[in-house]
Amino acid sequence: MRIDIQRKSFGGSDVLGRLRLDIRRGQRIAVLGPSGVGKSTLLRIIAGLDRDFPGSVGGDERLSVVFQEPTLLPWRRALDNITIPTGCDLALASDLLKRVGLQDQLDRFPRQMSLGQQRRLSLARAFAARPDILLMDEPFASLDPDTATRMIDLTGDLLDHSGAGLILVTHEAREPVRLAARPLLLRGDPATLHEDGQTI
Ligand SMILES: Nc1ncnc2c1ncn2[C@@H]1O[C@H](COP(=O)(O)OP(=O)(O)OP(=O)(O)O)[C@@H](O)[C@H]1O
Repeated sequence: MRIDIQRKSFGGSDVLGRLRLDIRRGQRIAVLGPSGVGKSTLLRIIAGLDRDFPGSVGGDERLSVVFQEPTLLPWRRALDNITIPTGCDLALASDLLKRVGLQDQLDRFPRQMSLGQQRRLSLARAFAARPDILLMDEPFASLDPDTATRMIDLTGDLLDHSGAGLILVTHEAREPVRLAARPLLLRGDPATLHEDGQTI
C-alpha cells in the first residue's frame, strides 16, 4: 500500500507534515516517537479511520488493526469473538486460539479472562481476518515485562506463519528489534518520518 500524506491538522495546527511510505505484505515497519508526536494519528489515517487530510492512502491490501486496549465483544465467548467479527471458519479460529495458548478458554467471556489473555484473544482475532498488513497501536504497553515479551514473540511467530506485514506504533525501541521491524522515527513539529537521521 502507498501512503502519501501532505499534512494532517487539528483545529488549524499541523500535527503531521509530508509523509510518504510504501509497504507490502511481508514487510515490517515500526513507527517510534515520543508521546503526543502523532503516532496514533498516523496509524488511524493508514487504517482508513481518518480521511480528513490532503493526500491519499491506497492499495488493495487487507488490513487488520490491534489497539492497545482489547476491543472484544463482552457478551460473546472467546471462540465467537474470533468467528463473528471476522467470518472465519471454526478450523482457523481453533488453530489461532491454540497458537495464542487459549485452547482451554474457548467458552470464556472476555471479563473472565486476564488482560494478557484478552490481548492474546485480540491478536488471534486480528490474524483470523487474514490481513496482508497488521496495524498495531502500542499493543504491548501496560503489560508486565514477561507478559509483554511473550506477546511480542507470539506476534512475531504469527507474522512468520501468516506472511502478513506489520506497521507497529510504539515508543519502546526494543520491540522493533525483537520483531525484526524496520525502525522509523516520527519527530518534529509538524512531525515527519526519519530513518538513520534522514527524512524519508
Ligand atoms: N481528535 C483530535 N482532536 C484534536 N487534537 C488531536 C486529536 N487527536 C490527536 N490530537 C492531537 O494530535 C497530537 C498527536 O496525538 P497522537 O495521539 O497521534 O500522538 P501519539 O504520538 O500517538 O501519542 P501517545 O504516544 O501518547 O499515544 C497531540 O497533540 C494530540 O493532542
